[in-house]
Order: sequence, then structure tokens, then C-alpha cells
Amino acid sequence: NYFILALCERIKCVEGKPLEEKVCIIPGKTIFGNNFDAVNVTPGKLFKLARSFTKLSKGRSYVLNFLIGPVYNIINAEDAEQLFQSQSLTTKGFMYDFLQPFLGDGLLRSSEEKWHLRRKMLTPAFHFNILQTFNEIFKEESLKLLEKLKHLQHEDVNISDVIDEFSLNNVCETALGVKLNEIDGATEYRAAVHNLSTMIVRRVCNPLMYYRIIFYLFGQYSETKHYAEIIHNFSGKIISKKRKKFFQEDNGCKIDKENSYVKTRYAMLDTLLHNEAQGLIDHQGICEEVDTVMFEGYDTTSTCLKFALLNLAQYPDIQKRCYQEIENLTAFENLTVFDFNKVEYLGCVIKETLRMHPSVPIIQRLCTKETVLNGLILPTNAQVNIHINDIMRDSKHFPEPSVFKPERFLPENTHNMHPFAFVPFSAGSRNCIGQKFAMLEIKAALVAILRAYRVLPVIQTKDLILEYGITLRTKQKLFVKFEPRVI
Ligand code: HEM
Repeated sequence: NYFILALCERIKCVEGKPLEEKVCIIPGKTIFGNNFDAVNVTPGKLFKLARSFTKLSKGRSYVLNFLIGPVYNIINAEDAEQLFQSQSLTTKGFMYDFLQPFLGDGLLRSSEEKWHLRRKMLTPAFHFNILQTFNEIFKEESLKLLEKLKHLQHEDVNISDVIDEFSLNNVCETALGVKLNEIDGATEYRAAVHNLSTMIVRRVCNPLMYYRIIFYLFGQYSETKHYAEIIHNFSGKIISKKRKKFFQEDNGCKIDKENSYVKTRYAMLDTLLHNEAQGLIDHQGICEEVDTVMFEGYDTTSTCLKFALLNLAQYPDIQKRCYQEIENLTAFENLTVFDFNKVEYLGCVIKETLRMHPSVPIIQRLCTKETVLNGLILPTNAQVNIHINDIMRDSKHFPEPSVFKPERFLPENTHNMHPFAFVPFSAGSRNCIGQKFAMLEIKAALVAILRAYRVLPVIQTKDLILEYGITLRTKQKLFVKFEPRVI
């Protein structure tokens, strides 16, 4: 039953056939299974290692054997289908434990009853009517972004410097209902999120640090605690302040009977305070959800926006077509969610960006009991890695997968697309709650930028060295130039 020297329980085939007939088993570098394959690799090497496994397996999903349990790695849409449709394989894998000091048991990490309750609670905060009020925030922040770019025209701009702030401002104002620059400690907050992410990735790269006791004794436990405290103090302070205001102004009246219609500007925190008033969530629960939404909504969106700008700079013809699509739209301040939804080709550019450079390249599930999946028997504690990155680069579904072709996503070309071939936001019950939010925010920023500037390349996308982070990262800094349009 055991893959002996890896000290790992085996995955078996339902029909009792040899496992190799169903999946590829990646041989380890040592006789101890794959236990020592990734010791002390860098995030960049880890990304490369995963791609080398994909190459070795020739498009078949594959198995790795570790001391903590076997890992079934899904790399194609056909194998992902059952998992995404499963109602039982919804518990997150061990990597998400590293986020616990930071996010607690918020929506991303929680499971079963707690997840159901919280997902139901937060869903109205992403309703179309609420997105319309968020649209006003996205437009304001996009105009502020243009103001910043005015001082950076014709220069090589490190886009992280402007885009990260844009994205964090948006999520802070939509989640908490306050402008980031009006709050003390915003700079420290941003730095703490960044440092914590870096430390989590370092932990992922060192399997010894997966064991809590080793991490406490020899890892960066105290630094993790320190940065987590900065983050919690920041959001906790705002939550307490908003709670006072919420009850003074009787904001509970903002939501009508259907729990969806809002007349005034609204924040996700209002939804949570409304539920607190009904005894459905407590202060700690609110903090968990606010931290989760801030974290999930910040880095993911800014990563996509940065890659989209790089792609637009790289392909001037595609950029020109996007510009032609938006140049005659009404004044930016008046654009509605409906207007943004009609901007079809730019939407295809964002989707193609997410296909080639998904902000979240890998997600993970845990088998809490023996589980049958794709004809395999996965033992308790087996992990399932879903390589979103590989699924969306499968030439069966995306011919010439390394070529940037937004046309793939035009409606006439998507009729026969496999339902799980394009999954940047995951799929099934644990899909991304913020996907419409993200698409709208990214579109607003790109429409504002493209109407004012031509984006020019400084670096080549083909030269980028990709790295695993909590979100996709690059070894290099990302630069483009912004040249004002002469109209
Ligand atoms: C381009 C932008 C984004 C991408 C690519 C993205 C991708 C994803 C993915 C792949 C998951 C599944 C994670 C897993 O199964 O472990 C997820 C979950 C989640 N996302 Fe996003 N996301 C984006 C933007 C956002 C935004 C803007 C928000 C909120 C404002 C958000 C909030 C969440 C939350 C709360 C979850 C957990 C949902 C649950 O488990 O019920 N995301 N996202």
C-alpha cells in the first residue's frame, strides 16, 4: 500500500490496474520518492520544475510522492472537470495553512458549514447593483492613476509602482468604504502584505518548514507574526470606526428586502456589519473576511493588469484595435457597467492575458477522506494540485498556446470551448467570488489609460522569467512607456 521509501501511501486505480496506465508517475531525484526534489529551490526554479514535470508527463496528469502524502497533479481540462464539479473535494490543501496567521479562516480558507454560511453572506456584496456603485470608485481611481502617469510620460515606468497602489486603493475603498490615503499606516500595510507574501513563498519552497514545529523553532515565525499584526491592526481599526458610524447612521436601512438594492455608495464591510447586527458573524469573523477580500482582491487584479499592459505594449496592432473600439465612447466619467461590458475586444485581451499568465497559477485541494477521482483512489490526506497554468496552455484547446491571440475569446470562437479549459478564476462552487469585480476594475483602468496614452514596450514578454508567488511573479521588474496620444 505504501510507496515504501517515500513513506507515502499509494494512489491506486479503481480497476486495480497498474497506476502507470492512468497517470504519469514522476520519478524522484533520489530513492526517497519526490521528497527531496524541491529542497531549497527558488520560486523561479520551482515554476520551472513544475513545467519540466508537465513536459515529462506529455500532457497526462501526474503523481508525486511526498512524506506528507501523495500529490495528484491535474494539468488538463478533462481531468479537472470532475474535481470542479465535486461537492466533496472542496477543502483547501496544506499550502493554504501558511495563510492562516494572515487571513484566519476567511472565505478562501474555510470549508464546509462555515464556508457555506460566509459565501452566502458575502454573495450580495458582489451583486450587479453593488458593482455599479463600485464602478464609480474604479473610475475615480483610474483618473487618479492618469494624473500620476502625467508625471511619468516618456519615461521607463516600473508599472508595479503605479498599478499596485491603484489596485489596493480600489479594494480598500470597496471592501472597507474608506480611501487608503486617508488612513494612517497605509504604507506600512502595503509593505506588510508584500513581506508576508514573500515569506510564505519562501516557506513553500522549503518542505521542512511545512511542519509547524520546525517553522516555529527555525523558520520566520516571529516575523510572520509581526507583519500579520500590522495587517490586523490596520483593518481592525477601520472596522471598529466604521461599526460606530454604521450604527449611528442606521446604515442597515441601505439594503432593501431582497438584500440587493442600494441607493448610496456601499462597502462590503456594510454587508458584514448588517449580518453582525443579526448575530450571524462576530468581530473576529468580520476581520477574517475583510482581510481575505483585501488580499484576494489586491495582488490578483494588479498582476493581471500589469501583464495586460505588457501585452498591449508588445502587440501594437492589438493595442490599436482596442483603441479603435473605445475612442468614440462617451466621456470616461459617464461610462456605466453596461458600457464597459460592451467593450468586447479589450475583454478578449484581458482573457488572453489571464490564459497565458494566470494571476493564480495553481490551486490545491485536500482529500479529507478516501476519495475516488478520475478512476483513481486517493487516500486520506492526499493533495490535489490543479495547475491552472498548464490547463490553459493545452494545445488541444488552445492551438499555438504560446501565441497571444485575443481573437480566441470572440463569441464566434468560443462556442465549442471545453467548459473547464479556461479557468483563471477556478470553477465550480469554490470559484472566485470577485471575478466580475476584477474584470470591471481592469477594464476601467485600461480604457482610461488607452484613451490617454499609447503604451510602448521596454522589455519583451518572451524574456520574462516566471516565478511562483502567492500570485504569479516575474524575476524582472516590469517596465513600459506611456506616450500621450495626440488627438
Ligand atoms: C484577476 C483577478 C482575480 C483572479 C485571477 C482570481 C482568481 C481566483 C481563484 C483562482 C480563486 C480560487 C482559489 C482556490 O480555489 O484556492 C479565487 C478565489 C477567491 N477570490 Fe479571486 N481572483 C481575482 C480577483 C478577486 C477579487 C477582485 C476579489 C475580491 C474583491 C476576489 C476574492 C476572492 C475570494 C474571496 C475567493 C475565495 C472564494 C471561495 O472560496 O468561496 N478575487 N480567486
